[in-house]
Amino acid sequence: MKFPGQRKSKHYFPVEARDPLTNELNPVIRPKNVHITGIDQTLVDIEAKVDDEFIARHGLRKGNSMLIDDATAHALYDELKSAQLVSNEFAGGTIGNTLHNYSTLADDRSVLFGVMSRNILIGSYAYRYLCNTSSRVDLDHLEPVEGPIGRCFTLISECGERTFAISKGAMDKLTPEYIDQKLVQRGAALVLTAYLMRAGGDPITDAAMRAIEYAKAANVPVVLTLGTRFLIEEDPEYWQKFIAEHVTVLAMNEEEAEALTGDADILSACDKALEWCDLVLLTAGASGLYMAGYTDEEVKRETSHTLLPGSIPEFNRFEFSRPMTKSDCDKPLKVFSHIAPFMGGPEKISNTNGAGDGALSALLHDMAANHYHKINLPTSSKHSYQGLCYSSFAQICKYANRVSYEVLAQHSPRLSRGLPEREDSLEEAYWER
Ligand SMILES: Nc1ncnc2c1ncn2[C@@H]1O[C@H](COP(=O)(O)OP(=O)(O)O)[C@@H](O)[C@H]1O
Ligand SMILES: Nc1nc2c(ncn2[C@@H]2O[C@H](COP(=O)(O)O)[C@@H](O)[C@H]2O)c(=O)[nH]1
Repeated sequence: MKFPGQRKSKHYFPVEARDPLTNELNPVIRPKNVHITGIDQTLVDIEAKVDDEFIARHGLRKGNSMLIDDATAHALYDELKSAQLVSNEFAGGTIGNTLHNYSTLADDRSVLFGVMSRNILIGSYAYRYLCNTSSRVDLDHLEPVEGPIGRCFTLISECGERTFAISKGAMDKLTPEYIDQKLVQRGAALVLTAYLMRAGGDPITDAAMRAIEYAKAANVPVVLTLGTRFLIEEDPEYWQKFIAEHVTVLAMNEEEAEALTGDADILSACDKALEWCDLVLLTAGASGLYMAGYTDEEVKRETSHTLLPGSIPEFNRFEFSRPMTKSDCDKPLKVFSHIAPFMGGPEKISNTNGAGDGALSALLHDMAANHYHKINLPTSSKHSYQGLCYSSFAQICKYANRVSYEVLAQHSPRLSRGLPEREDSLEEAYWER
């Protein structure tokens, strides 16, 4: 487990590099490992730049992620190939991307539950998926299926907007029997996407519900990312109830937040969402990102940054606090934090695909680092209260933002490497440019 960001070394991270004086008193420890688990529809992104007429002609809705039938998929693929419009083909899937990026950042294990074609030909999409996934992502628990994995036609309009057309293949065929209870319950978090709930009777929805049941029984945080506003606005009440019943951490962008809460103001949307879950990560494109959550009155910490205006005045006052679940607080206090894009965003944005997933993987890294530290150094003062994360709201915002920047600056939604080793201070990197 790599350290998720720079910190004074008071709490000794990595845990095996402790104070040389007390090392004499304590036996050498072999750190216990941690992992996170996630469920996804295994699919490959087929990326192409198209005009709006193309999107309309194939019956798609700009900005949405829609399921398409085989005939539409054939027509789409043939036209993209014959006009040589396909620019890239990458392993995709919102949770596949998130786990890959988590494992790349943390240099540690994540476990993906999903399906994989039983027979794989070299060069096929299944083959490509496996080749483009970090070796730190444990794929041993994928369920073998007959037929191909999914394809996600990622159509990029001139304005940069992305439209996803999903040809399902066998991506939704994951059965609950393939969810390993021990792995879920020993994990630092279980990560899911709202897309898993639109499988139209295929078993992946039940598999997700089984995993949620296991996670909740063992107090493992359930992390949900919303995917697309179109899915949420079909039935916001369903999602509000779903989140209230099952979700600890909610990740969404500003459009999904509005669809969920009916509130276009980001801070009030976060405030509402905190009635249903414990922690919110909200990415807002060029406006940067927000976090909102709870801390206990007893352990709140005031920021040294400028206090920010908004619909909740001076909303970032306690952003130096560490996130906690509401039920772990004696006197819960709502905390909000915001950060503008790292260095104003890259000079050239190659592709916005996966920028939100990137931010979520940074948050997951921080949560897993907390779990890792806790199981290895339970008596550390860090764990005198139950934190959900290792770092403060402000620090996680900084880290998540930095990771999104890295995704924006490259072509694929999946990081090809971790953050630069020497960049131990995010601020230094910021000012050096
Ligand atoms: N145009 C942009 N300029 C600068 N930073 C951006 C831009 N678009 C996205 N980002 C960064 O990437 C993060 C995630 O992007 P966003 O587009 O909100 O995610 P999503 O893919 O979930 O819609 C933002 O919080 C911000 O840090
Ligand atoms: N599991 C699914 N993933 C999907 C679906 N539609 C799109 N996607 C993936 O989302 C990412 C882009 O994420 P974003 O945070 O930038 O919006 C991309 O790689 C797609 O593969 C879906 O129905 N299911």
